[in-house]
Amino acid sequence: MKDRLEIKNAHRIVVKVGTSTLTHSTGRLNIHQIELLVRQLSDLVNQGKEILLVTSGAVGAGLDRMKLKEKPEAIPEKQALAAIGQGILMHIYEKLFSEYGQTVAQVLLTKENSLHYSQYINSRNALLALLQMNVIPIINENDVVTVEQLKFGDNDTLSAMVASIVDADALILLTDIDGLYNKNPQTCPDAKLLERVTEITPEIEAIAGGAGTKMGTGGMFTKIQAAKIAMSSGVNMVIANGSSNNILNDILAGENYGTIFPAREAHLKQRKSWLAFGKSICGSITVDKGCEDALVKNGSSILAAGITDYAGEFAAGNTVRVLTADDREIARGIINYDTASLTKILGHNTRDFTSLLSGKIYNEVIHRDNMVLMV
Ligand SMILES: Nc1ncnc2c1ncn2[C@@H]1O[C@H](COP(=O)(O)OP(=O)(O)O)[C@@H](O)[C@H]1O
Ligand SMILES: N[C@@H](CCC(=O)OP(=O)(O)O)C(=O)O
Repeated sequence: MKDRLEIKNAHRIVVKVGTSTLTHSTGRLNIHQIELLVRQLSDLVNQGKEILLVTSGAVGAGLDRMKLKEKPEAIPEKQALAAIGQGILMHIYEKLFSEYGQTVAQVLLTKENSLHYSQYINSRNALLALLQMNVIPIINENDVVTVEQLKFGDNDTLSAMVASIVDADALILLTDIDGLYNKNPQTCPDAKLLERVTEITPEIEAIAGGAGTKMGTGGMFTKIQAAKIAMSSGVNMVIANGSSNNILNDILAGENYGTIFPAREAHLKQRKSWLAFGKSICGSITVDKGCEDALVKNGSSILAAGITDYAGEFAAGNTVRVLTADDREIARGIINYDTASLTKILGHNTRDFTSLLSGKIYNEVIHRDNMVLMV
């Protein structure tokens, strides 16, 4: 398969490891598993690969230190445990990676960092500078400062955003199960492993259930959301079992482990031109105040109802500027409709689209994943 071969040639790789892999069922840290991960990652760096590690486990390590049996429900308490655990986690990584001669750096990110262009470009520059210095960035969500609205909510989508930010060649999500099954294996013992998922359909979303253990967050559902981001950012993604001995080497040898979600080629080109900024801006759309607020404050997608005007001649997939009524540029993004279609749906509610348009229908005129804020 072409995508497995691409993974074999991957140079810049984001590996995400979940709490379910880093902790035992007792809730305590699984030192053996962490050592296994560090050894594999160090060896990949020695092979000349660029590695970024997105790690969960701060809350788990905090629970362990505080001798608590279960994750608390309240967000502030979880944040407190993450603050206690993050240092412990980094201490373990620092110790183990240094035994293999690797230097690591702690990077704490939030969703806001990819939403605003200045923060996005700063995160990208810092991560690329670390790779340039042969340092392994160890990334986690900045649990203590995240406000609910700005939260990634989980490290699966965070890792996909990171893969997109650094233009990674592959994203590997290590978890406690062999990949995505056609049914939730917690409830269906006859569930079968899916080797390849080329499109995230509603059916695929429906089979992805929640976390399997008390320690995990999000389960397969958030991994599927991560796949959406990775695929449309031109990144091949694999979900695999982190407890298999040589799993990273096996996947990067092009072998058929886990579930692969192949990158979408066309989207890669779009994303690259978007990332290049300013090189291929084909026009602009003007949005009303409600749409502007939703965009800037909540990071929402742009719906036709909030668009008042447009300028220029563009095709679906082109990059356009997003302007306010007084001509301020607040964002840039990849538009889902050409000018002819946009004329028909301008100011309309999404539910009117079927009567106004023929061909493929998108609810969003510009999806939030394909947009950067310029303010
Ligand atoms: N369709 C599915 N295929 C595979 N696993 C599933 C599925 N639906 C739900 N799961 C659950 O998702 C769990 C992995 O997610 P999670 O517990 O959040 O792990 P992590 O801590 O690695 O992010 C699995 O252990 C499994 O119980
Ligand atoms: N930032 C949190 C991780 C949240 C999370 O996504 O956990 P998981 O589902 O185990 O990957 C922590 O370090 O505990």
